[in-house]
Order: sequence, then C-alpha cells, then structure tokens
Amino acid sequence: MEYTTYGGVSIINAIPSLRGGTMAIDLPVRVNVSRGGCSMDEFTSFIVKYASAKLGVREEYCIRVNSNVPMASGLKSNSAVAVGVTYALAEVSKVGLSKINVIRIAAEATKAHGSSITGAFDDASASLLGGVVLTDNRLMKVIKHINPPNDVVVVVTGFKEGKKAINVDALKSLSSIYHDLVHWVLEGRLWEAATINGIMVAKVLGYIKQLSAIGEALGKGALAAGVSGNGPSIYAVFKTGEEGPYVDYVNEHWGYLILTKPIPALIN
Ligand SMILES: Nc1ncnc2c1ncn2[C@@H]1O[C@H](COP(=O)(O)OP(=O)(O)OP(=O)(O)O)[C@@H](O)[C@H]1O
Ligand SMILES: O=C(O)C1=C[C@@H](O)[C@@H](O)[C@H](O)C1
Repeated sequence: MEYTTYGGVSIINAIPSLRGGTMAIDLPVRVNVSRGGCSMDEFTSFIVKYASAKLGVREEYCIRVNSNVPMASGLKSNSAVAVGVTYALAEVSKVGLSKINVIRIAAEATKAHGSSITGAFDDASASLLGGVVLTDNRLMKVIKHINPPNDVVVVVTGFKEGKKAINVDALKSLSSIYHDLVHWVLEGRLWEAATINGIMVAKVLGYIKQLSAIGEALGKGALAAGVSGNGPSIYAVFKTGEEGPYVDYVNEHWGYLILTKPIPALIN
C-alpha cells in the first residue's frame, strides 16, 4: 500500500513563538508499506520504531520512501517522511487513529530524533492535511486550516546551498514580533506574514545571498518571498503567469529551481 504526503514552505517559523504556519506544495513523498522486515535508512527506522511503539504495532513492516523533497533544505523533508511513515503504519495495522493524532505522533518522533526543534507540528500537519495551516506546536493543535489561492505558482531555489547552524536563541529573541505575525495570518494577511518571516529568518541565520533573491522576487511582483524553514531554500509566490522575470533571474544567478504549486486542503 502506498500513501502520499507533501513537502511545504514556511509561512511562519515556529521556533520563535511555538506557533507556526506552513503551506503544502506539490512535492510528493510516497511511502510504501509491506509486511515483513527490510533494511531502512537510520531516520526511517527510527520513525518506524517510535511510531510502532506508540501505535502498539507488534508486526514487522518494511517501509520504502520515495521523496521528491530535497533533503535538509527547509522544505519540510523530515516531517513529510515522518508523518507519511506514521500514517502508513497506522493505516496498514488498522489502529483507527485520526489524522491529527497521527500528526502528533510524527511530531513527537522528529523531536525525539533531534531532527526538529519544536516537533514541527505545523510542517507535519500541512504535509498530511494539505493546504495552509497555522498551528500551536506546544499544544499540538491546528488553529487554522485554509485553502491556498489556486491561481498562484511557487518558485523554489537555494536548496543546494549549505545549511547554516540554527541559532535557536536568536530566533526566540524575535518572539514578540512573531506574536504579531500569527495575528496577521489570523486576519488573512498570509503573504505579508510569510515575507516578514522569510526575511527575518534569512537575516538571523545569515542567509545573505538568499536576502538578495527575496529582494529580486519582491521587486518583480512576488506576492510573498522568503527563506523556508531554517533554510537554505528560498521560495517566492507569484500569480500564475507573472513568475517569468524572476525565473529568468534565478536561472541566471542560481542555475536551478523548482516550479511548483500549492496543494489544496485535503478532505479525509
Ligand atoms: N527522504 C528521506 N529519507 C530519509 N531521511 C530523510 C529524508 N528526508 C529527510 N530525512 C531526515 O531528515 C533530516 C533533515 O531534516 P531537516 O530538518 O534538516 O530538513 P528539513 O525538514 O528540510 O528542514 P526544515 O525543518 O527546516 O524544513 C535528514 O538529515 C534525515 O535524517
Ligand atoms: O524544527 C522545528 O521545529 C521547525 C523547523 C522549521 O521547519 C520551521 O519552519 C518549523 O516551524 C519548526
């Protein structure tokens, strides 16, 4: 059996205020599950073990992951794999768990593994539920779940650059500004919040080259632009058909990109 989750881009990084926002994008992660053991990479076997213990699954399963999300790049690769693996195990073993409880286990698992700081409940939620989510990562609750506009494209680059150290204290020092960004999202000012978040993360973590790309994107008409997650990826959202001049800039100055679109909120 195969289950699909998605990568995503940050609307609000959850590290500063423990509330985060993520938009799922069309970078699928396909998780295939079958009976019997097999050898798995370190991350996948950690999640399988953690989730099996939480779900009370005793049988051995073999999990194969086929991910389109560039790894360790800020595009939510670890949450997409973790929630896909947890969901696959819950479904195949028929434990009857809601998607939200699957997401909670996946978030606990990435935190226990050390590959997320807050549990990244925001990223895991968008990955399994699609759409745009605003979440409380401490309480592991979805505050808002909406459809993204359907007439936009997302241009992603920067994912081949080196990842900078995550300065958690410096990000946390921004918490009061992040309380305001959460309110912006609640008021529907999604793209403004995403852009301020993306610029602040770039500045605080030292993604200098990314800052100039954000400036280019905004100057060329982007609705939003910023560093995603803890970098190094940068994304820019354009009304469909208006991305051309920025795509030309990216091709010339970065030499690689992914052109994708948001995933609508998924039903069930
Ligand atoms: N396809 C995959 N197969 C196995 N492990 C993976 C895969 N994708 C991600 N991982 C695990 O997740 C880690 C990357 O997590 P990291 O938080 O650095 O990246 P990210 O999820 O892209 O970042 P962010 O949380 O900023 O979006 C990898 O080092 C690996 O352990
Ligand atoms: O490690 C974490 O907890 C997080 C990492 C980034 O993806 C952030 O964007 C996310 O909000 C939280």
